[in-house]
Amino acid sequence: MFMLDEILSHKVQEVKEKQSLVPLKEIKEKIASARMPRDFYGALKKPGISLIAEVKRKSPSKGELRTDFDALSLARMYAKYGARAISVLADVKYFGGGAHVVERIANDSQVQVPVMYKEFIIDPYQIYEARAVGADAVLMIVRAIEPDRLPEMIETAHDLGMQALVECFTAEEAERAVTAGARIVGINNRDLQSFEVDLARSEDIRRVLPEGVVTVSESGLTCGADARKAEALGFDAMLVGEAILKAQDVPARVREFAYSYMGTQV
Ligand SMILES: O=C(O)c1ccccc1NCC(=O)[C@H](O)[C@H](O)COP(=O)(O)O
Repeated sequence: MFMLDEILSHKVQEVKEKQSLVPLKEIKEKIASARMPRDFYGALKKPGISLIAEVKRKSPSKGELRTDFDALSLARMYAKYGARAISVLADVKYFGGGAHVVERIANDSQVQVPVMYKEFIIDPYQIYEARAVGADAVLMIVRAIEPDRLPEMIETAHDLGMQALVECFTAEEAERAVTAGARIVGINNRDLQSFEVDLARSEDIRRVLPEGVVTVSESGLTCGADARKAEALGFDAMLVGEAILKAQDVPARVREFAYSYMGTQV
C-alpha cells in the first residue's frame, strides 16, 4: 500500500483510541499550564534561509538513522549550533518519536527555539495534543486532511497561538493551502510513492505562492550546496532530517546548513 495511505489509516485508529483514553476536555485543561508559544513564523522569516532541523529516530524510507540516537541531546545541539526551529516526530510507530519526546524538548531550558510537532494530523484532537505538550507549531499535510476541514484545522492551530506548516506535493495543493489560510507552506521534494527526491519540482510549485507566505523546502536536502539551491529558488526555510541525523559531526553539519546567517544573530 502507498506508505502515506498506510500511515493515515493507522492514524484513524490511533486517534480513536487516544480519544477514548484521554478526553479532549483533559487535554484542554493541560493546555492552560503549557508554556507560552514561541514565534515559529518570525523565526523562519529572519534574513537568510532558516534551518528547521529534525529529530527523528527512524523513517519508512531509511530505517534507523543513528545507533547513538538521543533525542534531547540532538535537539540541544541543533539549537546551540544554529537551527532556528526544531521539528520533532510525534509519531511512534513509523518514526520512533512520541508526544512525550516533543514535550521533553519543547520544555528544555537549553532549547529556546520554536518546536514543531511533526505528526500526521487528521483531526483537531491532535492539534490540542500538540499545544498541551508545549509545541509552537504543527505540521499539516494537505492531502491527509479532508478538504472542507483544512481551514478549520489551520484556524485551530492559530487560535491556540501556534503556527501551521502546511505541506504540499503539487501546485494545486499549495493554492488550496493558501486559500485555507496557511501562512507557512512547505513543499515536499520527496515523492512518497517512489521516495525519489526532486528539488526542481519544488521550484514550479513555489511560484504559485503569494508574497508574505513563508515557504519551506522539505526533504532530501543533503548538504550546504542543496541549501544554497533552495535559497536561490527563493525559499525562506528548509526542513532537514536525515543529512544531519546521519552526520558523524552533527554540530558541523548543522552549521553547514545554517551558513547563510552563521556569524550573525541566530
Ligand atoms: O521520509 C520518509 O520515509 C517518509 C515516508 C512517509 C511519509 C513521510 C516521510 N517523511 C517525512 C518527512 O517529510 C521528512 O521527515 C522531512 O521532510 C525531513 O526529510 P529528510 O531531510 O529527507 O530526512
